[in-house]
Amino acid sequence: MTTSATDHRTAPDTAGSGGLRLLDVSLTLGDGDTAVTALDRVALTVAPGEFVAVVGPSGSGKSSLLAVAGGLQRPTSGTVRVAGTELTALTDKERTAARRRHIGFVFQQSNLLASLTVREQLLLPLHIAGRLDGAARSRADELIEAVGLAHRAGSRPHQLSGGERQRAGLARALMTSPAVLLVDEPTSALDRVRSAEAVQLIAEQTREHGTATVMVTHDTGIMDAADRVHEMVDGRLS
Ligand SMILES: Nc1ncnc2c1ncn2[C@@H]1O[C@H](COP(=O)(O)OP(=O)(O)OP(=O)(O)O)[C@@H](O)[C@H]1O
Repeated sequence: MTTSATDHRTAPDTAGSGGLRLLDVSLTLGDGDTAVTALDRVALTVAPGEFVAVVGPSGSGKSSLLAVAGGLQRPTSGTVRVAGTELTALTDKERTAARRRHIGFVFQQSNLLASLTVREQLLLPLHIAGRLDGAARSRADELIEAVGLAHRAGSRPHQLSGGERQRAGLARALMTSPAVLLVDEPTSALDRVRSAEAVQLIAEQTREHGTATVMVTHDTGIMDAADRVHEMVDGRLS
C-alpha cells in the first residue's frame, strides 16, 4: 500500500536534482510612494525537461520574473534555486558565475556582439571556458542550421534582419545546453513560420537536454507547445 508520506518521499526532487524552483519570491522596485510590488510571493517549480509558458498583461511582472529566476536581479525576499544551487544564498560574484554556468537567456533584444559573426557568437562562451573542441563546433553548426541561418553563419549583426538576430540569439542560448532556459517572447520579430520553428526548436532542446524552460509570451501557438501555462497578474502567478 502506498501512503501519502511515501508519495512525498518518492516524488522527484526537482529542487535537488536540477530544474528551477522559486519559493515565496517577492520583488519590490523603487521606494517610498513610487514603490511597486513587481513580484508578490511567487512560487514556481519547473522540472528538467519541462516547458512552461507565462502569460499576462503588460506590467504584470513577467520580465521581473525572468530577471529574478535567472539571477540578474536579487529578490526582496524568497529563494531561487537553479540546478540544485540556491542563487539567493550566493554573493553577487558567485551568482554571476552560477548564471553563466547554468542559465541561458533569450531576450527580445538579441544582445549580440557587433564585431563577431553568427558562428563566432555561438563559439565564444566555449572559447572563454576553454572547451572549444570539434564537438562544440559541430553543435554550433547544427544549431545555426536549425534556426535557418546556415547562409548567414559568417555575417555580423548589422548585416542581419531583426528576426535573424533573434534566431542567432536563440542558437547562442542553446549552445551550452543550459540547465535553465529563460525566454522573453523570442518571436516578436519573426513571421508565423519562423516563429513556429523557433518554438519547436526550444521544445525539442528542452526535452533532449533536460532543460527547465520558461517562456514569456502573448502567442497562443506557444501556449499550445508548452507543458503548462501560468498567468501573471499584478505580480502574482497562478
Ligand atoms: N526600475 C523600476 N522601478 C520601479 N518600478 C519598476 C521598475 N521596473 C519595472 N517596474 C514596474 O514593475 C512592474 C512589473 O514590470 P515588468 O517589466 O516585470 O512587467 P512585464 O509583465 O514584463 O511587462 P511588459 O509585458 O510590458 O514587458 C510594472 O508595474 C513596472 O512599471
